[in-house]
Amino acid sequence: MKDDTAMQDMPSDGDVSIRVSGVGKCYHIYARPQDRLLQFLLRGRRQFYREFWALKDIDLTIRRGESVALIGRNGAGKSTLLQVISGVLQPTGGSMDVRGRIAPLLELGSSFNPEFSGMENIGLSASVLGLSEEQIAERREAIIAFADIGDFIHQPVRTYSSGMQARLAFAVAAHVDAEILIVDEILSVGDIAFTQKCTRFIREFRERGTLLFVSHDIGAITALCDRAVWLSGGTVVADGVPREVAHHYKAWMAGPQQHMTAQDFLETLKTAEAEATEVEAEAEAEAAVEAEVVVTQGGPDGETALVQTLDAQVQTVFRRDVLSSGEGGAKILQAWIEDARGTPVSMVNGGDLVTLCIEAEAQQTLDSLIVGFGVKDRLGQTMFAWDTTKTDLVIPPVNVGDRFRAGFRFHFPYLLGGTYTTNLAIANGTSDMYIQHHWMYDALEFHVQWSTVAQGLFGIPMDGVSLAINP
Ligand SMILES: Nc1ncnc2c1ncn2[C@@H]1O[C@H](COP(=O)(O)OP(=O)(O)OP(=O)(O)O)[C@@H](O)[C@H]1O
Repeated sequence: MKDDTAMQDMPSDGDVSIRVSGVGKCYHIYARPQDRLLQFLLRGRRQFYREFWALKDIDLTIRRGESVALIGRNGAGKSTLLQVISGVLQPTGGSMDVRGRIAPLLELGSSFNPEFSGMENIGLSASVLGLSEEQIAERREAIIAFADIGDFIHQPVRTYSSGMQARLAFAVAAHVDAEILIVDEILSVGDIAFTQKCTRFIREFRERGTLLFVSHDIGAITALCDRAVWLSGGTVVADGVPREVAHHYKAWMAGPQQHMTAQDFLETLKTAEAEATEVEAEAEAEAAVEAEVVVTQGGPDGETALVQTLDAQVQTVFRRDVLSSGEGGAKILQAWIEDARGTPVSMVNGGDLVTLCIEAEAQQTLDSLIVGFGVKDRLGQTMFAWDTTKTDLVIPPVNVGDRFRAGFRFHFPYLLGGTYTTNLAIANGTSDMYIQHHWMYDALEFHVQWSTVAQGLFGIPMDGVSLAINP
């Protein structure tokens, strides 16, 4: 994974925004507070600490204008790397080359003096980030308006909620003409109005600057970034297209695979994917031969021809060779969307009554089967998702070799016209605790043909519009 497209063609020197070479960060961990003192007093004649490497030999080159997400579980080293790049932390080894003015939005409050008011902190922070006195004076009102925290702007920052601190920090960062914006999870602390304001700013910023972004929100990562870097145990384990890296990361996090290191998991996954592609190719070749036999036997009568056309449509939208993961207790065989008459379709319209069908085979006994799906737009944002735990359906246990078909019948929402993909999942357990047995990423693709949606992500099932003049 490390040799992914994003890594293959190294940018020329002029294109580089951030270059991190062989960077490591070692912390000294003292078992008891007095050990720190002993270490100081004995000046290295004996070691009272153990070393902990939060970052190990990190190489990372980010181009000017790239938007890069850092993902990884708690403690993976994401914040440490951002702090090193921002110059807040000194690395233990390696070198860094950062070109351009950085606006770092790191740990909350770290850039503010808690005893000073918001207003005073605006001046301090903006000046640390490189603005002159005149520029600060010119932009102060805009910063206050962006932060939008009312009279609190005159109160000491120690009285602020975490959301208020985030608002103020973001407001300053948005007004310092940064060329590199570094954002560490700040979007998760604000309310929805703030998050939307920041997201709007980040989207605009992406057009002109370099973005380095840490978030546990995979939706935000796929929507805002064009590259994702997965850190685990202080090293880079994957670097590439956000939805692929995020998928592998989620597969590792979701299952019992967490006992494996991320590196071992990725190796195993890559081998399994290669084998699956071979097996699927063989199966498809066999299916093609069988289909030919049907054509010769059935002859060119209308009914056979219709069935073939529909099969062809279904096959074009269900992809077997997609990324998949899981414990292997079930295998998804086919998925399709039917119209109200039970006819498979590859195009849907907002408001249509449709059934999304998933057919699978149990490869071990599953006593609490769950079948689910999630529909995503072309940016990888989940539009809607559902699974069998969200109904009163009582599902009996399935045994090895049982085939089962789940049908989710619903009025299709009003979405923008275009292509949508669907993740499919078979699990065993409850909605809170389950084991994924087969999870296929973007396996079902279909088109929304007609849409009344002119603005926004989705439309509404408008029941009627009235207008009265001088009522
Ligand atoms: N000052 C410190 N002294 C000792 N260990 C530290 C220190 N700061 C961080 N660490 C350790 O370094 C590792 C990396 O921490 P870091 O905060 O970079 O992780 P992270 O990926 O940002 O995690 P999270 O998602 O929880 O924010 C963790 O194991 C953490 O305990």
